[in-house]
Amino acid sequence: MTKELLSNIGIGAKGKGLLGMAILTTALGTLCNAGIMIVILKMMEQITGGRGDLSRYWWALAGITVFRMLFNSISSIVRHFAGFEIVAKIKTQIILRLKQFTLGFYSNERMGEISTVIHNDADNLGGIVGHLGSRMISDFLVAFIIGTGLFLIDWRMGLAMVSLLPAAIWILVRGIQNNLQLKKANQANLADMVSLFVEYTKGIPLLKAFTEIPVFKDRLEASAVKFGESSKKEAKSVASYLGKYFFLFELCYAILATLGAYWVFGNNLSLFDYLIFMIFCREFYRPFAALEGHWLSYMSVKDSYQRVARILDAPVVEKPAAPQEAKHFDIAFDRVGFSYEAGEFELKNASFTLEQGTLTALVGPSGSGKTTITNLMLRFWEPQSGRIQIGDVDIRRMDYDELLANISIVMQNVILFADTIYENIKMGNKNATRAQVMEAARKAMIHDFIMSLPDGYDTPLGENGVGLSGGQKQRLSIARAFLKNAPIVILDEITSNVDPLNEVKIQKAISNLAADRTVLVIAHHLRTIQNADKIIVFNRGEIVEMGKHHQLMQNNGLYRELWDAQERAKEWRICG
Ligand SMILES: Nc1ncnc2c1ncn2[C@@H]1O[C@H](COP(=O)(O)OP(=O)(O)OP(=O)(O)O)[C@@H](O)[C@H]1O
Repeated sequence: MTKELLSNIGIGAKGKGLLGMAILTTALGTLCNAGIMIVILKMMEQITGGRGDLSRYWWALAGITVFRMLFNSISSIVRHFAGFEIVAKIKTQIILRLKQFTLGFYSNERMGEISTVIHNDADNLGGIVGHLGSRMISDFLVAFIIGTGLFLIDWRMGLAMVSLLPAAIWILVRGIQNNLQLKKANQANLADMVSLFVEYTKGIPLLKAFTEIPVFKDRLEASAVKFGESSKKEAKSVASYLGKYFFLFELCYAILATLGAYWVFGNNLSLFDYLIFMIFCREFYRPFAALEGHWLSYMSVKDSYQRVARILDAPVVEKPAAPQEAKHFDIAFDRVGFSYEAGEFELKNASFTLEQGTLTALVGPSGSGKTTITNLMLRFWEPQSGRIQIGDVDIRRMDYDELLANISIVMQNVILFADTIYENIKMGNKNATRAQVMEAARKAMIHDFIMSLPDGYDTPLGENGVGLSGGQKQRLSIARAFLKNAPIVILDEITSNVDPLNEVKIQKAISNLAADRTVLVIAHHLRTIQNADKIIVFNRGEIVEMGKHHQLMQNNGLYRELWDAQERAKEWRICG
């Protein structure tokens, strides 16, 4: 899987080279440890044998110690580098990929998953493959070298050393397999408990208002107890199989010690070789003793890798082989049919045109499909039938970045970033000068407000524009659209939640923006679009009427119904 991971995320020759070097230097560092022990044993042999000259051993000891320090330092640096390389590659690939997905990819669940992958899984893969992976491989490499060396010294002792190894590994594998179910149940209990806690903290004001806290407290306690019980069960099972596993290793060591001592007394084994075995068999056992940890790391890498792969392999907006450019900006929907994967909504055979230099309004009851139309224009979703053209070019034949560059969107829920007002407007055009940013703000009727703030354009905004009113956010977003200067503008219910004063300012800003562009407005307040060049009325995914305000009023259809309902609601508000 590591190989698949490395090639899938395109870690490249550099990353693989770093990993190879990490394995090699870690193994050499460990072998130096073994070398030091051998030299010390040799010195002891010399001393007990009464031979005097130890100088070459001192030199050997000094040399190996220097090399060990060198290898350990290099291995630590290189393992970090390899980890960083993997983390950086995964994060970059995901971020590049995110831009290419259709909106269908971004369900709420997916947003959570993407965040987990970027924040946890990428670091997990970097840490485990870069650090632990190279250590694990080098540990087994060293065990193989030491094991071979020990077998060559004395095969009988070698056999005694590994005699219980297969049984120990069998117990470990069985134990891990049996524990998987308990682990799964425990994780599910943990997830339930965490989501209950999150729900609780988010809903505290509401729970207080409805005096529901004691009920929730009982549910929280019950879920904490359930998690505690399943944790204990899992811990017991782990303790049981690990206890047996390590007992077999100790038994193996005892067999080796006893048999070795028996052969030493019977003059069938030298004391020196006996000592070598007793010291180095621990080094040989080391990777096996850490096997459970390695297994857990492997499982964790596997999960992380599967989540990364799910994102990297998800379908993206297809690029045309030979992209075409729109020569003008009339937009045409030609018998477009679409339905979401979930739910019953269906857009049926929608055909209409939005002429360049005009303002078209989409109206209709909630859920009739207005926003869906804009999502299709932006290729956030792909229609199942029909086609959408901009300037006689099917939008699927246009370069996707080019398509998005031609459209400015101002939405009801403005997205602002935790940065200064200046940077938030500049997002509309990264190359704009300060003067251009200010000019855009002036046209969007927000300049005076910005200048009234102590730090003016350099005022920092909280996350998602905390500190601004809905209307101010809208006008910032209109300023962005001015700066982008795209020939097509989509305005999605932007005056729904603003006060009348702000609404007037926004209307003025919109009429500035609309000049000479193809403008599509989605509106609930019909008064705000009564001067539109064309009004398209949707109901349950179908176009039921189309025309100018006065024509639609004469039709006495759904538009008239909606209009009258709004006027009546206004009268009630005034009377109330
Ligand atoms: N991602 C989605 N998955 C499934 N169904 C969806 C999705 N997005 C929207 N819908 C459904 O499609 C229908 C049309 O939604 P759309 O947002 O286009 O309506 P709308 O006319 O803009 O409504 P509103 O005026 O309330 O904003 C609704 O029934 C909605 O529930």
